[in-house]
Amino acid sequence: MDKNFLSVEGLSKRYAAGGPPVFEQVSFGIERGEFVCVIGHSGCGKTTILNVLAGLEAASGGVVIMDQREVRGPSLDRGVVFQSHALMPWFSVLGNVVFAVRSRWPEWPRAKAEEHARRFIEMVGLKGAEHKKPSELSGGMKQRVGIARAFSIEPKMLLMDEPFGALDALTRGVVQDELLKICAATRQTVFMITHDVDEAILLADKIFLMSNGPHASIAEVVVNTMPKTRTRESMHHDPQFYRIRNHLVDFLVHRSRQIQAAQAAGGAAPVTRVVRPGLDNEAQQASAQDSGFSQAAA
Ligand SMILES: Nc1ncnc2c1ncn2[C@@H]1O[C@H](COP(=O)(O)OP(=O)(O)OP(=O)(O)O)[C@@H](O)[C@H]1O
Repeated sequence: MDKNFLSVEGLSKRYAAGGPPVFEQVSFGIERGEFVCVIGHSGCGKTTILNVLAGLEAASGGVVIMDQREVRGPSLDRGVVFQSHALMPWFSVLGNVVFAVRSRWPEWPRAKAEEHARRFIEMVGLKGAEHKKPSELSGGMKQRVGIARAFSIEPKMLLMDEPFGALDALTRGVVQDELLKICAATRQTVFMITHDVDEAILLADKIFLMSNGPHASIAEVVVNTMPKTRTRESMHHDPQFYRIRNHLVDFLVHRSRQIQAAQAAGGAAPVTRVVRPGLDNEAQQASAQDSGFSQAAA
């Protein structure tokens, strides 16, 4: 895997001149093929960071390099999936995906674009619904069309902003499974915002925990040590699941506020810690020695 396929250095964003930055000193790397989830309280700047990565918004400071090129504006190299699926209502499922495919490869004949689109529609479990219009689809189906469309342009990086936030729990589970399958098949690099800690543990290789804004930053990078073969049904049986889950919840309930209070009292922004809470203490120390850097015990 390429180290730091995406590299973010010293990112900050200030909306109001003279006001405090929403976030500052945000630095991280994402490897090619890695799935990263971001969790943090409302208003810490998750969507703003995603928009900067997408090139839809300019940062106030810092730099984003993807695949050795600076991100300066939107590009079909990055696919975006929002909570509201934003499908074109006059097009069928197939038409919506083909439209994206043809904007990526305008030189392709229609038949080739359709064949390509159908492959991704099938991957998200919508075979048979190709000719339905968005108004004939459930929320979960619409979101799957959005995912098929984003994957179909084979972006170098997929950015997802709470893509399942509007779905009921059952549908959400089904679409998460589809996403896991399609990521395993395509080795897609993903940066996804979620408020759901279980979803993050199921999907992510790494979970970024953001401290509260203003002056937010990435306080912790939590490495998901659970086996890649985890499934929604089986992961609850692994003791690592509870260690990781408790660690995430504890951050949201306690540590994020403690960091905020320390900063309000004049302290500096926290230095990003890398933690492996799924491992027991002995395994954590061995892992820290292996990786060559020391890590705080979770
Ligand atoms: N266009 C804008 N103009 C001014 N302020 C903005 C703008 N967009 C976002 N903000 C402010 O920046 C802060 C971060 O917003 P952002 O949407 O990035 O947070 P978030 O972590 O994604 O929140 P949520 O979890 O509620 O979606 C908020 O205080 C928000 O009010």
